[in-house]
Amino acid sequence: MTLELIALSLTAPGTEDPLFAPLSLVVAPGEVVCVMGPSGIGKSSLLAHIGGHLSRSFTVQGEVRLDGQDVTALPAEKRGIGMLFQQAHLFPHLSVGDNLAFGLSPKLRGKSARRAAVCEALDQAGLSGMEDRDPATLSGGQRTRAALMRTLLAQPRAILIDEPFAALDTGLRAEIRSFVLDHIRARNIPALMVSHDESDAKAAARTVTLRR
Ligand SMILES: Nc1ncnc2c1ncn2[C@@H]1O[C@H](COP(=O)(O)OP(=O)(O)OP(=O)(O)O)[C@@H](O)[C@H]1O
Repeated sequence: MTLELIALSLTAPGTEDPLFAPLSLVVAPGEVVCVMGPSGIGKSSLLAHIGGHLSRSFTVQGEVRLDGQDVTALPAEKRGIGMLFQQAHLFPHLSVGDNLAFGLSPKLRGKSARRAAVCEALDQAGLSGMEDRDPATLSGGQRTRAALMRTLLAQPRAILIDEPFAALDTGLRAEIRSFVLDHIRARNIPALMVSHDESDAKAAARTVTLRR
């Protein structure tokens, strides 16, 4: 799987100039590219556009391709792009296990097969036996690992990461970051990771900096 951006630029509503100079980038399978740049340059808007969630009031130029297919016209749910955000966005009304099951492809049928997939993912995340827990009772690191597993269970074609480690303290941050990046690399998924943190940039394969 390859994620490709071709001369991509975004212009915010009510403004004339694009947020950043046109961006062209090929993210190889299993490669994690860090996206940096000053506040307000458009990093979150870039991820929102790639994921298919950007407000339609933005003006967009250029293409987003997944494995050579232009996905710009596809709705978010048909793109197969996974997201991992700082708030870790586990649904508060679902148990940890049901949160992970939510990520599972509908193609995986049968209650026991789905339960087995969830248990295996919890195991890999070091969360065995926690399927009935309320997400609010997990630590920050546990929540991030659970959110990653939910994202991976959906078998995404690419993953977009927006500051998911920012709330973790330094030691834990490195540990959780390695956990997340190792899983993404092992599955050959291309990923873009927005961060302000130099240690995140060092952990990535390379960094692109958005400029005006
Ligand atoms: N829905 C929207 N409508 C209008 N303008 C928007 C909208 N969303 C973002 N913007 C503007 O687009 C610009 C880029 O915002 P964005 O959040 O993408 O920047 P960023 O690089 O992620 O910033 P930060 O590092 O502070 O998170 C900002 O000027 C912002 O005000």
